[in-house]
Amino acid sequence: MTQPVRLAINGATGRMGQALLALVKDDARFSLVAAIASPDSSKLGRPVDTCEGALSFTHEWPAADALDVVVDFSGPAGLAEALTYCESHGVALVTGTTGLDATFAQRLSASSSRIALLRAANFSLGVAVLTRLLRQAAAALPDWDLDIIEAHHNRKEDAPSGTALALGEAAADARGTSLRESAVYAREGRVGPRTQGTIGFAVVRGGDIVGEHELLLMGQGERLELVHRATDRSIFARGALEAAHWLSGREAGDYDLDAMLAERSSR
Ligand SMILES: NC(=O)C1=CN([C@@H]2O[C@H](COP(=O)(O)OP(=O)(O)OC[C@H]3O[C@@H](n4cnc5c(N)ncnc54)[C@H](OP(=O)(O)O)[C@@H]3O)[C@@H](O)[C@H]2O)C=CC1
Ligand SMILES: O=C(O)C1=N[C@H](C(=O)O)C[C@H](O)C1
Repeated sequence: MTQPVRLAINGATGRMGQALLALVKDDARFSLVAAIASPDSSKLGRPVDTCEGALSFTHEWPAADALDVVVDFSGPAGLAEALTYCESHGVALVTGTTGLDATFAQRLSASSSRIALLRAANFSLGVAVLTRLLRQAAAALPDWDLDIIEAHHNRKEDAPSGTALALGEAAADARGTSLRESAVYAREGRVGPRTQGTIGFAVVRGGDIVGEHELLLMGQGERLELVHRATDRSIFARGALEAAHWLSGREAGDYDLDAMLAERSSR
């Protein structure tokens, strides 16, 4: 029988951390070794309700050789700590943390020569398919205007969402350009007519919206709308756990969900 994957969850007290804990509890593929909380968390030392028994929220990372993979949904500071741990212990890392600056993104890319790394701004299957559809539509309709509208709960810290930015990158790439060249993040006042080829972003924050992404491709006399609505964040947690299981034991490299889905569908 194969041994369960030894897992740590970083950001375990957060919304995604809680969703992950709820799933791991009943998933025999994993053995939860650590539930890492922030150094200031009021939950430090409090028990985690898992089938493993005596596990408490902690900010202490496990000793060497105790882990196969870390799943991180914390924030830039938490991810930096997870990355340092994974690099020094050769542990695989799955991260969904968004709102990272370019320097951090480069540090992540560099780390993939030392560890197996899988990052995704969105772990839902629906957004993976939406990204493919957008690539197709953006390439087929190169002159149409594209705006990306996203909506999230009122606790979200980064904007636009990581998913909106990744969708924008995919569309720009499909049109042979980059988001850096084409993104418009704000419109206010007398902005004048739209510059062709730009990709606009609009952000909504409120209530308990789990995550919505609406893509508007606008032509003359017609428009195409592609929409994804997440109604339960366990979809992201499930996707991240699939990724953790798939990544565990792999050689160092920069992996993404497409690689995982492509490998699975070819079986
Ligand atoms: N890729 C995807 O599919 C998804 C990505 N996300 C992204 O995941 C991230 C987390 O989202 P969400 O769960 O909603 O946010 P939360 O704020 O609910 O959770 C983040 C948690 O990380 C904890 N934390 C902060 N610093 C550290 C640290 N140094 N070490 C360990 N834990 C730490 C926080 O603790 P405290 O509150 O005590 O500071 C908090 O409990 C965001 O970047 C979000 O955009 C979210 C959903 C899906
Ligand atoms: O913070 C969230 O909640 C989410 N963040 C991710 C993002 O920034 O795209 C993914 C999802 O939409 C939920």
